[in-house]
Amino acid sequence: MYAIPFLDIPPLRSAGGTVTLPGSKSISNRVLLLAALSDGETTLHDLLDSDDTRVMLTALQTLGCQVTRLGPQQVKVQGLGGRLPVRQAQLFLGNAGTAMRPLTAALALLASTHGGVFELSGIPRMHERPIGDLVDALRQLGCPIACLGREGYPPLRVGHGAPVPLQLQAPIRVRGDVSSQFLTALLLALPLVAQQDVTIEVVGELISKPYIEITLALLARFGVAVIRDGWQRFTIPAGSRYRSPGGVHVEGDASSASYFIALGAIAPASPGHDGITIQGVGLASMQGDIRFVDAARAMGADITGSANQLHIRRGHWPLKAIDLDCNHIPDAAMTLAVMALYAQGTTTLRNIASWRVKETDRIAAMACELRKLGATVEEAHDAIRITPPTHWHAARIHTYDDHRVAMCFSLAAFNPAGQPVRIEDPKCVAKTFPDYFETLFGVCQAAPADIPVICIDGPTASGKGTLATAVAERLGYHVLDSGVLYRLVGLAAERQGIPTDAASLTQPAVAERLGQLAATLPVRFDAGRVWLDGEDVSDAVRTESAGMAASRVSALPPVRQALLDLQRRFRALPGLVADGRDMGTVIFPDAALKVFLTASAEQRANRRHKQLISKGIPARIEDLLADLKARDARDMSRQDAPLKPAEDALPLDNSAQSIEESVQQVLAWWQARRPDWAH
Ligand SMILES: Nc1ncnc2c1ncn2[C@@H]1O[C@H](COP(=O)(O)OP(=O)(O)OP(=O)(O)O)[C@@H](O)[C@H]1O
Ligand SMILES: Nc1ccn([C@@H]2O[C@H](COP(=O)(O)O)[C@@H](O)[C@H]2O)c(=O)n1
Repeated sequence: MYAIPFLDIPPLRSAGGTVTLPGSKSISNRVLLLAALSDGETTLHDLLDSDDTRVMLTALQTLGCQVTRLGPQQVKVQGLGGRLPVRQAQLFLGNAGTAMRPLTAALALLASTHGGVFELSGIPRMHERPIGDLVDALRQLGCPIACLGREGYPPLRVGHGAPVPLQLQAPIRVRGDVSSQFLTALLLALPLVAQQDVTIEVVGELISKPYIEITLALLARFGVAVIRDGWQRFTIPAGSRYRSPGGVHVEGDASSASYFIALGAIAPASPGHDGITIQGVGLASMQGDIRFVDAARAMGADITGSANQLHIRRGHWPLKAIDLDCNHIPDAAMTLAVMALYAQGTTTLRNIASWRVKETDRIAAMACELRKLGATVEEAHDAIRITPPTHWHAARIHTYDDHRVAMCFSLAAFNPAGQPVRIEDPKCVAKTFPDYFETLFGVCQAAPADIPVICIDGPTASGKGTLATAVAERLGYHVLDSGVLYRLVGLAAERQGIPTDAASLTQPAVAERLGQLAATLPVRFDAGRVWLDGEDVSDAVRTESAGMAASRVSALPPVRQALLDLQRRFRALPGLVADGRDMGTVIFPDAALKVFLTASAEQRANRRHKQLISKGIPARIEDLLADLKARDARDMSRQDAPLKPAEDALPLDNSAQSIEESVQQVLAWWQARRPDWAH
């Protein structure tokens, strides 16, 4: 996940490959609650691991439910059988509507029947999201509920300690035209008290009906068969009781699929690929957002699929504008708004009033951000009209702590003007799809020249590696420590008995062997460690003797030639910070920013000394000073790719600077070279 203030997505050109989706948020949080309320033990497979499911899991554990994590996407839940071992708890539910609503209903009923008092709260935005219709319905039943802030909004206190009688004879009336989650919450909770038939009557036109279908299907999996009369009356039969089905597999998230369906519809196929394949969700999905497929087809996407898989190719291009009632796909419809940027004509998305009370006011948010890209947007209280830009702008997309805003606007990076897109607060995708951007970059291609590279060259111990790592971390970029590759060649030579002393290296045969060795280096970089032929050599390559050997072998043209392509392959989305001696002069001559980092030899020897001593490696400053001067001299005087500043490099002497000061300087230079995001 990109836990950084912003993520710059370079212009994207094509896409192709397979993505496996994380589990559905709606299904995950429903089955977690159902498993907790059931008799027996349930193993949940392919569960979504995200902010929203984490708050649900934590809440269930706080309530005394035993949850065992079997893997990142697999948990075993020991059902409570409709009883609560804990009678008093404070639950923090973040911004997870799928946790807040059903837990409110379930705890209100359990506190009323068994006694207890529970407080449910969330982040400030959760306290702006209405829950009054559910509170009213539960109060009709006799449940004590207090709104602790504004009436009709969380935080809430349910129960007041002692049991209270529930009035279950009359139908329970609940509004269905603001959020279907209120009806879902009642449907999930009422089987806990169904000693008699319990009926719910929906007031007003029920929105988002597909989500109710998910709820009913999952209730059936857990042994409760609700009797439905159209979309107005739902009866939970007397004697209903949750029973664990043993195991449940969670489908991939159909709303998350929408970004990759749109990607397949927008992006030309990458060479060697035939569109995008999505695994984990297919045409037989129980999730309503699977009907996004119909909407995307209407816009021109070529989509085929099976029960558990979808395949998308670019079909009609440009996309076709549509006029669509999106009531049945409220979440995925946001993706249509971004697809509309690539359509011929004006797209209208109607019946989306529920957008106003989601993670943010999504109609206002989408309108504002689409306009930044150059689109013409008209807003109504329950609709949005989008006309594509005639001139695209590089835009800084504000994401409103709304995962869907962040995800759908990433697709704007395919704009024909080749403008980059900045996504602010990219970590907000953690709500449903923590690895969204990594997954996106895994199937997208950019022109190599469009993938930004920052080069940091300079003499040994000037702080290149430290600076490169810190800058890359702030920008979410990859890092190439090119010195490690030469160190690995020296180490591999030693392991294979190839001499690397100065005299041997003058022999053409030795130089050739070392070149071959470099070309076939069995190296693997994994989670910050370096592996050579299956051995973790992360510490061995950092010794001073490995540095000296590297300096000697790096002067050989066959070695340098052999490592050329390997280094260039590090240029990957979303960008790269490369440190070494010839990054700016030879490897990435087109880099957008080149820095030549220096510090006095004494200062560098001092830093290296401190570095070694702190690792418990004995060293003498005089020896280090002599070694680094020898290394500098050799690196600067060799014929092939000598150490020198590129003509367009910016000099940075950090002798008197702290690490953070150098980082800030480089970031400032970088920002100055970025587009004007002001639109
Ligand atoms: N601006 C700075 N001020 C103080 N210490 C620094 C500064 N920059 C780096 N250092 C320290 O200097 C030491 C050497 O830095 P680093 O390993 O990044 O250098 P390098 O140029 O990558 O070296 P090499 O080329 O040998 O790999 C580290 O301990 C690092 O923390
Ligand atoms: N681009 C590069 C990087 C390094 N070298 C040589 O490798 C030696 C070790 O590098 P470190 O940065 O890890 O210290 C270095 O002294 C150079 O001789 C290189 O030639 N080109």
